[in-house]
Amino acid sequence: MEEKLKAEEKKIGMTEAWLRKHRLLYTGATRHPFILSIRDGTVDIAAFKTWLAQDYLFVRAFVPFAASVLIKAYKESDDNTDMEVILGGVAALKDEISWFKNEANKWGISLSNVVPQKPNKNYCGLLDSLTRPEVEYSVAITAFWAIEAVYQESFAHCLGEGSQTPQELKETCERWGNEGFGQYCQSLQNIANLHLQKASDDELKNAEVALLSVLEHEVEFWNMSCASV
Ligand SMILES: Cc1ncc(CO)c(N)n1
Repeated sequence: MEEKLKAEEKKIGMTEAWLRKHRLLYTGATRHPFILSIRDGTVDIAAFKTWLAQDYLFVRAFVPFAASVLIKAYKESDDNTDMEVILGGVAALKDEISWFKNEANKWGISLSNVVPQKPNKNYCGLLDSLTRPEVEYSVAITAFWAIEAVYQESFAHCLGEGSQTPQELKETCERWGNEGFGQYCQSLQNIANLHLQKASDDELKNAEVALLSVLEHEVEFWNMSCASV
């Protein structure tokens, strides 16, 4: 595939080549007005609460998808560090779910009554479709990396220099914006690149489509959080 050659010429991974190609969409997902409003301190707390409650449901749906990637890593990767990186991610989700419950409690949100909104349902539908055994490992790991990377880039931006993120939201931003999570995302990206290097043209096409779908759903997810206000 032509793009693969281009990526090789520039000595960059396939994922980086795609992010460059789809820069506007990637920026849309990682510099969304909702994120910018957290960073500049003007965030509407009602929007934040909507995001929190909806994301709790999303993370629950993310668990079986993550487990499916773990299964694929075990079966399809000859490098067993792949599986360990993903296992770390899966294990961290237990703590993440507890964190959501605790955080919701702090904000006076009852999670048992939360109903998934349309964009959330759509995104969980994408996760479900990517969980199927027929989905190649390279495609699933690309989506997995992209989902984590969008949150990492978004929330790290809220903590960067000159940010005016309200104190009560800093812990949330730290959750995905911290250095360790950044390294974890880098590991996922490396794994994705290695497998994309060996992928067929068909697989590459599917992986690029999966990446685009993730980015589009991320934008819709942020839009949903803002629209509720
Ligand atoms: C919508 C969404 N995307 C990505 C993540 C990162 O896990 C999340 N928690 N929620």
